[in-house]
Amino acid sequence: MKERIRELQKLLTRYNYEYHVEDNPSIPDSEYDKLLHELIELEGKYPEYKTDTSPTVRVGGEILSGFEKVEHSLPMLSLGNAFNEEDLRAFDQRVRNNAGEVTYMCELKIDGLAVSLTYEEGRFTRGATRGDGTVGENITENLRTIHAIPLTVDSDLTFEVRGEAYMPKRSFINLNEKRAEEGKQEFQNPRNAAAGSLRQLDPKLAAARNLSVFLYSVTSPEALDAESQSGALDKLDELGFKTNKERRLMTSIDEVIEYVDYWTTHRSELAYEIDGIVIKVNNLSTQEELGYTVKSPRWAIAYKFPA
Ligand SMILES: COc1nc2nc(N)nc(N)c2nc1C
Repeated sequence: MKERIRELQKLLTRYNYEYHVEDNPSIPDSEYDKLLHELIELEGKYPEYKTDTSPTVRVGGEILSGFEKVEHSLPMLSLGNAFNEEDLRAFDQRVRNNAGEVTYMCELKIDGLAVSLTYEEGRFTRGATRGDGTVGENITENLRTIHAIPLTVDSDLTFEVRGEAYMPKRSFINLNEKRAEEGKQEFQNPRNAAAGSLRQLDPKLAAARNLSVFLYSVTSPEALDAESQSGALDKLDELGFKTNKERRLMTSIDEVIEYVDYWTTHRSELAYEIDGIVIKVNNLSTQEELGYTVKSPRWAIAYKFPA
């Protein structure tokens, strides 16, 4: 019986990755649900074989009485903003005055909730909100229910990844339709819906909200021996994390402005909401050279779309 449980745990973990990270399932949902219910039943009968990395934890565990405060290993920074082409050119000028010619990594700025995920010897052990940047809330149980977050990764390293949890537009529309039917107040936008979902004390409610995540940084890139932001993101892909595929490397601010203009007009085609574009110096040692102001990196800027 233990073999069957282990086999189901492995199978469902792979199917989950194919569906929620690769967006390319190899089996129909009905087959996935059948296997999941078999595993829930077997783990119920043989609890000694249920682990906290089993695919069944995605359905949510017991209700919490509150969220404990947790201190971030490194502060979760905020980004300086740019609102127009002039701001972007000024950012580029400052960077090149200090670091010479650079390559930029451009990434979509997902309109969700910043989260930090800690992996110890390859297991997801803690998840937290950004909070005030230094202290956040421990929302591990709710984050476990997000299928795009791997519960284990193929690495015995200990590291922390950061990204944005969000609610896809489709899930947002369905949720508000349901709330309207139930006479409940609808959410203003997917960001509020995602934030409200992750602040639920009952993980079963969070599990029902179809949240997802895009990861965009690892606190110790050297742990993954990455030398650039693009290298770090490729490493995250290899480890089974979900990253955003619209990222592009640019060698000039003119290209960056083109990319910003493109998404200003095409963001409605995306399955999720974005509120801007993040531009980062790609090379990690150049990032260190440029350093930080009191609260933001000098090597990155967030272009915000006009409201
Ligand atoms: C390096 O720091 C950051 N990088 C980011 N990257 C993307 N794509 N989106 C963000 N919201 C973001 N936020 C921060 C603080």
